[in-house]
This record gives sequence, C-alpha cells and structure tokens, in this order.
Amino acid sequence: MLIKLLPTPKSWPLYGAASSRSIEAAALAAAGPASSLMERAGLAAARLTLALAPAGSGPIWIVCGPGNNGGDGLVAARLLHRHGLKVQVSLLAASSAAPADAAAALAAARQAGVPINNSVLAPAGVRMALDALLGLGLNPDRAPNPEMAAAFKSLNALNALRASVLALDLPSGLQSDSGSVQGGLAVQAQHTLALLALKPGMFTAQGRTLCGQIWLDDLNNSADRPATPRPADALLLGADCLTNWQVQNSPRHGAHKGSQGDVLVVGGAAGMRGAARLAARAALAAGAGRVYVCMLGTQADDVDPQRPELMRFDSTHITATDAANADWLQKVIVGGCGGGQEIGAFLAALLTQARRLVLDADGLNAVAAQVSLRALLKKRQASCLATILTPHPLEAARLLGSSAAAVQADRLSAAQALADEFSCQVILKGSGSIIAGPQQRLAINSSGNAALATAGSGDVLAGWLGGLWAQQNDADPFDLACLACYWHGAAAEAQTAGPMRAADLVERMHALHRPAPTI
Ligand SMILES: NC(=O)C1=CN([C@@H]2O[C@H](COP(=O)(O)OP(=O)(O)OC[C@H]3O[C@@H](n4cnc5c(N)ncnc54)[C@H](O)[C@@H]3O)[C@@H](O)[C@H]2O)[C@@H](O)CC1
Ligand SMILES: [K+]
Repeated sequence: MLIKLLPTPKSWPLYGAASSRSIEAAALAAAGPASSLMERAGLAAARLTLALAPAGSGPIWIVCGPGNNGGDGLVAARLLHRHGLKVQVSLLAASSAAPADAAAALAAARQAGVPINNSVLAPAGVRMALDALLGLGLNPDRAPNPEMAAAFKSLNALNALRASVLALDLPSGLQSDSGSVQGGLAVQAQHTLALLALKPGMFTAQGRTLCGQIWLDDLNNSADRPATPRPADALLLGADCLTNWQVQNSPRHGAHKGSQGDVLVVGGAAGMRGAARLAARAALAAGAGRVYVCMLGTQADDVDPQRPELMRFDSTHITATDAANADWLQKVIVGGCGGGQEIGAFLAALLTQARRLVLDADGLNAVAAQVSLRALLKKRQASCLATILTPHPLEAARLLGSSAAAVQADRLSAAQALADEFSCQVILKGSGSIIAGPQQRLAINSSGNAALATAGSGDVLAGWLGGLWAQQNDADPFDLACLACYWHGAAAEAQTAGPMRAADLVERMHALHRPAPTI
C-alpha cells in the first residue's frame, strides 16, 4: 500500500540498512519467486510516476545504478514503457557482477524494447526523472565514480527546470542510517519513495531536505510477514504522541495553580534577558501553575512587563545548603537560557539538588567546560535526580569533545552517546531533532520546519518542556521530551509565510492546546 507521509497522524518504526535488509530477507522468503519483490518495488515506482508526472509527451528519464536499486528502476521503466509512456534508461556503472534480481530486470527490460544507454545527460524535453542509482547499498566510505557523480549533477540540474526527480528508496548519496552525505554528493529529490520500510536517515540531518515529499510502499509486506524480524532502530514521532497526551492529561475541573506545578527559569544574564523570558512565557503557556524567573547578573529590570503572570525569584535562594527544606527544589528548573558566564556559579547547586532539571544553552556550555560539573551531571541519575539536556549540534559537540560536523555526520549516535555518557535524556536539536535516553529506543521528531531556525526557538522548547514536566511529576522524561519536540514543531508548521519570531511561536504552541474540558 502506498502512503504519503508528513504530517503523519501516527508514529512509525524506522529501520536502518541492516534491519531493512533483514526485513527484505524475510519478505523475499515470504514472497515466493525470487524477483517478485523487485517487481512489486518497480510497480510501486511506476504507479507513483504516473501519478506525479506532469502532462506532456517528453520522456521519463530513469537513471539506474549497478545494484538492486537500479533493478527497481529497470522494472519501473519496463512497466511504464508497456503502459505507452516514452522512457529513456541510463544504466551506469553496470557490471557483470550485478545481483541476480537486477540482472533479470535488465534482461526483461531489454526484451521489452526499453531504450537503454549509458549517458549521464538527461534526454531532451525530459518531464520527470527517476533516481535509481544507489539505495541501501551505498558505501559511505566510497566516493561515487565520476560517471555517477555526473549523473547526480544532471539530476540536480533538473530542479532548476522544474522537472521532478523521484528517488527510489533513498536519494542517491544519502546514508540510510544517519541522513548524512559524504563529500556533499547526493541527489536532491522532490519525491522519495521508501520501499518496504522507512529509514532513519530520511528524517534527520540532510534527509528531510534531500527527500522532498516522502512516500512509503510496504510492497504488501505487512500482509506477507508474520512479524517484524528485528526491532526498529528508531521511532518517527507522529501526531499521536501529542493527541494521546492531551486526551490523558487535560486539567480536571478541580485543578488549581498549585496542582499544575511550578517552574523556575534560571538564566537571562545582562543582554540576554529575552532568552529567560521566552522560556518562562513558554512554561506558562504549556500549563505550569506558577512560573518564576531568576534573572542572573544585576537585577535591574522587571521580569517581563508584557507577562505580569511571571514572578521574580531571587538568586540568593539557590544555594547548595539547606537542601532539605528548600522550596525551589520542588519546582522544575529550566537552567541556562541566556545564562552567560553567570550560570556557572549556580550549576553546582542545581546539579546536586534540582530534582527535575532541563539544562540548555549556556548551562550546557558551562558543564562542557568544567570537569567538576561534568562529574556532578553524571552522578544525578544515581541520586534519582532527573535531567533533560537540550543541546544544538555545537553544544552537543562541546559536551562530547568532538565537532559540530562530527555530530551532524551521525546525529543518532551522537545523541545516544550523550545520553549514555551523562545518564540523561537528550534532545539533539536540528532538522529531525533526536530524542535519546539510556536504554531507550531513539526517536526522531517528524514535525517542524525551517521556521524554527530562529533566535529564541530553543529557549521556547526548553521552557515548554519545563511547563509540561511541572504538570506531570511522575511522567517519563523521555516521553515528555518527545511530546515537547512534537508540539514545538507542529506549531511551527502553522507558519505559512515569512520568518517566525520566537515569542509568536509560544502563542502558536498555546493555540494547539485542546479545548478545556467542561467536567
Ligand atoms: N533484493 C530485492 O529484491 C529488493 C531490493 N530492493 C532495492 O534494492 C536496494 C538495495 O540494493 P543493493 O543492495 O544491490 O544496493 P544498491 O543498489 O543501493 O547499491 C549497490 C551497488 O552500488 C555500488 N556502490 C555502493 N556504494 C557506491 C558508491 N559510493 N559509489 C558508487 N557505487 C557504489 C555497489 O558497488 C553496488 O554495485 C534497495 O535500496 C531497494 O531499492 C527493493 O526493490 C526491495 C526488493
Ligand atoms: K536512489
């Protein structure tokens, strides 16, 4: 069955290359004749091509590589040719060692009279192209040969001519497990048809950009397959994570501000007060009962004149002593938003005592820079103190002692490494935010868009997370992190034009609350 994804009402399991291959092996065993799975893949590709191709008499250009991804393309070419469409196949890097299914697909295409050459250039008047060069079999350590690289270039040149590129299984050059691209060489597709299963790399790092509109055809495999042979490598978060939570957690009629929990935002050093204000506004809009702000540095300004609901909290109350009776320990602490250097002085107290801590921005940078703070962060879980870290790639790199490029090259592994190293829940922000936790299956957020790439958007996420957590003392912080990410992204999708301001994002997130119950 063919499914169009994003936005998606339900969450989806994601399978990396090794898991996809085991699904493929199980499906092949169930599918009977060896090549029938490739026939289904080619048929799915041909059907989607017919649905997407603009009217016209120009040829459909099908660019095939040497493996089974190319085999899928050859089956699609044969079926489209038989349907009466003008097709032109370019077969590149072909070798006598082609897999049996792909060799059979080539023989059948030749026999059917499909025009096949090895040109890397698009035929004249092309109206749509299929990228069947590389799929799951991409070797990330090997640069595409010059012929293949030239074909990537020709396919990408079609973007300017408004002729759609439909990538089969994956845009060629995109790594299925990480969403990264070696040496900047990859195909930019307008549509990508995932075969059998969705892969993590389609939804994070460069995946979303390169895939364009994502489609899935399970090749009838869910009907054939008694059970998935391997657990999923990650989960793609859909709207169900938001709707389920809202159904289960709408405030009761008898709710009062005390029952909705407290948040304390610690940050907003001079020149960066806005970061703490945004986090505080978000915590309030998420539904926290009371929100306090502890502005760092000189205490000159009001907390937030536009939001009189917010309360000031004096930093002298945050101490490493008298922990047993300290009122601030009952609150969810959102620390670090615009914290500057000043946050460093409070981190030992926060890390050793805050029961529920969201650590963001300068809070993360201070921990990365100080061995003693790192040690305190690592000890929190053993002391039953819960922590959610919300780094962007550079902050994650500082914590891991690596580089932002290395984090981006494998975002899933980087998020998991952080979660394991510090025994925390982690949101690694960016296109396809990753949510990781110790002994948790990784999650990738599917909501959101480039409108989130704006100053203060991370402060809003951290504050919102704090606001949700305040209401749900016992909630699993991993689930809360997934929920907050999805909510944050879903609100951004309502931005249809122009840049979004983070303060507006808070209001958009607020608008996604369910109507208040009447009982
Ligand atoms: N076996 C089957 O029946 C099915 C296979 N499927 C398709 O098969 C694909 C996987 O097929 P393969 O495992 O043959 O792999 P691919 O066809 O993705 O790629 C393997 C070929 O590409 C070459 N190659 C790898 N990295 C390269 C690089 N960096 N530069 C240049 N050449 C490179 C390899 O030498 C090999 O010839 C899936 O993505 C999917 O499209 C689907 O049709 C489902 C059914
Ligand atoms: K491809």
